[in-house]
Amino acid sequence: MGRAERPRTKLVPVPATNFIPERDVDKSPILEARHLGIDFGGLTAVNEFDMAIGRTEIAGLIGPNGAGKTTVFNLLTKVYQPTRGTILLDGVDTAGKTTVQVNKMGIARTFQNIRLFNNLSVEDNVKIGLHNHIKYGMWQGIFRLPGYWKEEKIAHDRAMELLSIFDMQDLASHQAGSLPYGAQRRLEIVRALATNPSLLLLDEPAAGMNPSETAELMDNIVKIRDTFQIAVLLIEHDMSLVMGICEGICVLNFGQIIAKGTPDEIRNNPEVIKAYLGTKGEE
Ligand SMILES: Nc1ncnc2c1ncn2[C@@H]1O[C@H](COP(=O)(O)OP(=O)(O)OP(=O)(O)O)[C@@H](O)[C@H]1O
Repeated sequence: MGRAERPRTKLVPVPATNFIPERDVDKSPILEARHLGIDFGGLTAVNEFDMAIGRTEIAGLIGPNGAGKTTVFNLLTKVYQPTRGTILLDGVDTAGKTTVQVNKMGIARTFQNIRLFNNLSVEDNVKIGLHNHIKYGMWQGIFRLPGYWKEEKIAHDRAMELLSIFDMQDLASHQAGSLPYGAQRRLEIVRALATNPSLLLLDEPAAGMNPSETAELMDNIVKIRDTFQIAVLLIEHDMSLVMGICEGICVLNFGQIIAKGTPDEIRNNPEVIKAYLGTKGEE
């Protein structure tokens, strides 16, 4: 379907500006998506997606099931190449880049369905995230030359430091697949952080967590942002988490942005209530 013919969702007036927090306004955004869109055959899954994220912002992407949220993550991380539009990461156009390349450029993500190496230890899962930064060569690795041991020690120390964010150092030698569900979700975040991102994408980080685990997760997301001075964009259906820690929220419905705003603005937006919050409520 051509662009002019595409049925358009009636848009409520949304502020033209994005919601860069006060402390980030004098710096360029870490991410800018402009007119981003993707079609799957005849289906326009995402259209005219515009968003800017401040360098230390915690931003939320919400919307009903099938609204296009995960597709946006897949576009940002180049699982899909966009049909239209531009993505700038720290001002650099990511057109034509691969998932691995955009990860090296600074985007890391977790998945809706946990994707760990279940048979490897917790520590090794984190080290996989670190591998971009390990500098020993193939021969040093094969013959266990001094350079290998030095880099291994650095990787071990860094893995333990990252695990300590979630107080998981004591689990380092456990098999990842044997961890309780909540701990596996936390490990995924640690592994994403190990790639040294400037923007962390979290796809439903609180899914399957009980209220006390979710409350702890909220504290930890804020702690991660404060410690690493990075931006976080999260998809979440748990409104207590979204409204509790997100500074800017973007609402998608049928692939289109229907509102952007602060938690208060989103909570009180009639279009959002009709499309989403009215049915989901303040969970
Ligand atoms: N690879 C694909 N091929 C065809 N259609 C797709 C593909 N990926 C996503 N879609 C479609 O795009 C739309 C948006 O899906 P998406 O998974 O992004 O929604 P979502 O907002 O993340 O939903 P949920 O909250 O249920 O996870 C859906 O209609 C989905 O079926």
